Amino acid sequence: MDHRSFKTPAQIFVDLAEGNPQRRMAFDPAQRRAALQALSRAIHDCEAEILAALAEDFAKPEAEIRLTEILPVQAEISHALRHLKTWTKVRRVRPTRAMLGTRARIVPEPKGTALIIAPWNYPLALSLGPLVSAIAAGCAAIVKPSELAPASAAVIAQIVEEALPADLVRVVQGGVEVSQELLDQPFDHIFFTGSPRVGKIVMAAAAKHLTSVTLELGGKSPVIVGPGADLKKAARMIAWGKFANAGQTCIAPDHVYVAKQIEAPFLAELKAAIARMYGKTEEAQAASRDLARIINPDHFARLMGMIESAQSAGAKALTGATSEAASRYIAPTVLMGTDPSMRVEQEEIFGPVLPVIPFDDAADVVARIEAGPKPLALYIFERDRGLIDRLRRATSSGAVGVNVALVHYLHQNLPFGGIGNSGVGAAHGHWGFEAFTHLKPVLENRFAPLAMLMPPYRSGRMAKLAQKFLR
Ligand SMILES: NC(=O)c1ccc[n+]([C@@H]2O[C@H](COP(=O)([O-])OP(=O)(O)OC[C@H]3O[C@@H](n4cnc5c(N)ncnc54)[C@H](O)[C@@H]3O)[C@@H](O)[C@H]2O)c1
Repeated sequence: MDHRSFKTPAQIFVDLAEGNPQRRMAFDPAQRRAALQALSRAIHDCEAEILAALAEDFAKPEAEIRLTEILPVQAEISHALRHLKTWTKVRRVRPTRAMLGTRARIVPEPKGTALIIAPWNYPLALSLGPLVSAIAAGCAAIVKPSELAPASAAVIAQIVEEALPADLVRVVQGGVEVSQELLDQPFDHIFFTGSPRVGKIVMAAAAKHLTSVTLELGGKSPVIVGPGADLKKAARMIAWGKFANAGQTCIAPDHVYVAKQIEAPFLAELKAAIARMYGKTEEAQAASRDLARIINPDHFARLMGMIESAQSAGAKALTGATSEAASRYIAPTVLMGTDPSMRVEQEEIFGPVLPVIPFDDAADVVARIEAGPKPLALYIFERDRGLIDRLRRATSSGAVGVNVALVHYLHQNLPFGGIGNSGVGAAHGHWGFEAFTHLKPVLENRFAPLAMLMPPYRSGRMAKLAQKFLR
């Protein structure tokens, strides 16, 4: 809970929302710029605290913190600063034929007071990233970081308190109960990042007030390695995408479908890539400072249960499957011989475990992907353009990466979001701005012959007019 005020989440909402009508008028683009610049400075000044907090929460490697937590937020801020003038511009639109004699414009207005609920796995990027969009749009916001990364949540609160006025942004720390109390309030927009299970709870709560939502969810993101893939490059990219953050990434490659004719050389490349990045032996990997730890004992037990149940049903570990409970370490693990009856093929893995599943016919892979919930990302490793395009067209997913994994997240000119079970709406850059913005159409009459639309209708003038315009 916010320790400056000892107020309940509901009271904090009321404070923010009550101050908001005036703020909406006063919070002009110049003030949004100043707020974004202050946020950027505070993140820069708190770098040591950020590194320490994420190391404390799950031993996240420093380089990964810089690349996947600090960089995306700073990049989001500089992108917003560069484009704010264009985004906030009132756009005039031409009258359509039936609207001759009117003047129309689209006015981007802040939705009002927003709620941002974040997960633990990229605690900084997924709370402050959406906050950048909210500020750019001119919204006041409450940020609720995850209770599962408490040191990170405390730093997020510190950064926001240092950088932003309390009547604009508040951080409310706490778990499920705090989250639910916040969800009971009539926010103007809710931006939620987390699991599809909780996404449904959020959407149901939002429905009570008809609050709009952006839902950034998860699920199983498949990889297809086609017969024409550059195996060395594919293996490195997939291993990095999977084992960065110890696999605790919403867009991590969840499992790999590999063309049978190249399965053996691909597995050899995968093993070599893991050895190259994290160490050749089990001991070297356990000592590597480039592997994060599992967030808590429950998730550690869940993942080890997945590995062990798969193994006892006949799956084999090409590498990994070793662990140390005390430090919540799980070695980079590649599983072969899994099947759809196993949990590892059914649930989002969200850990350093990679099933590799051979296929004869790409059509079977497409059928499997299409039979399941729509993934957040689909990765295709292949050089044959025709096959790449066929796979892309035959499947539906939040995003597609071709010969690449993860990094579409860093591209502010691309909308980031899911479809169906993997999410609603989009984040980043202009799309993030629009999530917190109401595009308000304003239509002014100048000399449109609108009296013709009015009764008495019998003269047939209306019908003739309609015919003319619809032609
Ligand atoms: N699409 C994306 O951008 C993205 C990014 C990161 C993570 N994710 C997904 O998030 C999930 C992992 O994160 P997580 O474990 O923190 O998710 P989660 O859904 O358990 O929790 C997310 C947030 O919701 C709150 N919460 C949890 N239960 C709640 C309830 N019953 N009512 C109200 N609020 C509740 C938590 O306090 C937390 O702040 C994975 O499924 C992952 O794929 C998606």
